Amino acid sequence: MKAFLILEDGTVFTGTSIGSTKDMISEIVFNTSMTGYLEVLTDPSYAGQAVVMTYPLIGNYGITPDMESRKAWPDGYIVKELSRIPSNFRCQGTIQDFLKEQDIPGIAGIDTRALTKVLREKGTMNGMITTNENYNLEEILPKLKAYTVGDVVSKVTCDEKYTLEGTGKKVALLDLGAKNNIAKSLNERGCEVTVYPAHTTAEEIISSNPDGIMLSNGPGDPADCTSIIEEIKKLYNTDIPIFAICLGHQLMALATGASTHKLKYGHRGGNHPVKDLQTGRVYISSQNHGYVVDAENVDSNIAVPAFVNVNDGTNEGLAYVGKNIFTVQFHPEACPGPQDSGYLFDRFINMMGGVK
Ligand SMILES: NC(=O)CC[C@H](N)C(=O)O
Repeated sequence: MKAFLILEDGTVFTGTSIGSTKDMISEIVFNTSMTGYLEVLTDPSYAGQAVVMTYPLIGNYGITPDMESRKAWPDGYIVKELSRIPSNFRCQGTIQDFLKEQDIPGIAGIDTRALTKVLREKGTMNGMITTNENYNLEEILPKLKAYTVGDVVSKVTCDEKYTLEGTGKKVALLDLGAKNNIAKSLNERGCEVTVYPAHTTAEEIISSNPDGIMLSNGPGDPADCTSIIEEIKKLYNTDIPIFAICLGHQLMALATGASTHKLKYGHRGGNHPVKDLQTGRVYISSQNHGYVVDAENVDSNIAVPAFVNVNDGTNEGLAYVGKNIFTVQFHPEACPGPQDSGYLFDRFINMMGGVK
């Protein structure tokens, strides 16, 4: 069956329908990872977005036990070619069946590199995937322009708190749409990790007496998370060590008076170079974000830039002055992508007083 990807600027790509055949409208973003498509599909930060994979062949090792959350989150999935015969000793099924099972509409057989060039030159746009050959651009384009994501953190966070047992430091992880490997990276280092729903009050977290607090990644515009920002202000005012990733990093910055803005087309992929400003060393990082903290608006009495993106000079991390708080825009938990910055979990454990 034919499918059409219609962009907000009127560009139309024609391909083949994959997954669900329902219509979808979403923000269209691209990811440049060469592997790790399942981790991308199950990263809750993609809720409210449709993902274009720029690598031309997707699904060649099928569906493996590498889910980063309980389900797939993107509204839509856009690829050049889906592998027809996946092959891997861990393969449990095909991506075609997975997309159907998860009710995610997609399109294959389009020139994803041409599409990426459009998004890179004009900036991220909204778009529609439809199988209706009689689509009417005059009706659709105003709908695409009007589309906004809204509050997606509430949709992706866990319903109830749960604990991964450990004998080491006690970490409270605020689940704003956390990828599994954040809790796992801490748990593997001995920590007992209690995962809390996004709307848990600061009082509840503080009264559980954690050795440290972790703020996770998550979807949407950080500036929309107003009530969570209020709770994070209270967490900032304690002496509890805090480490935050991506959305968590943006929310800590907003909670302490900084601002964020939307990048033209974001950073999503497995090879983004970031420079540690303390050591001068460059790490290759996994990234997935559309917004960024305005480093120039950060009060240097509150925080100082700790990492910078080598490609475009945007902020990639902050170290909070006089506090045991540091935050990063990239993903030390990897999945997918390089594990170069996994040492940051060790830094956090040292900040909490080291391994028990
Ligand atoms: N992975 C994330 O936490 C993304 C944060 C935020 N939703 C952004 O796009 O910038």
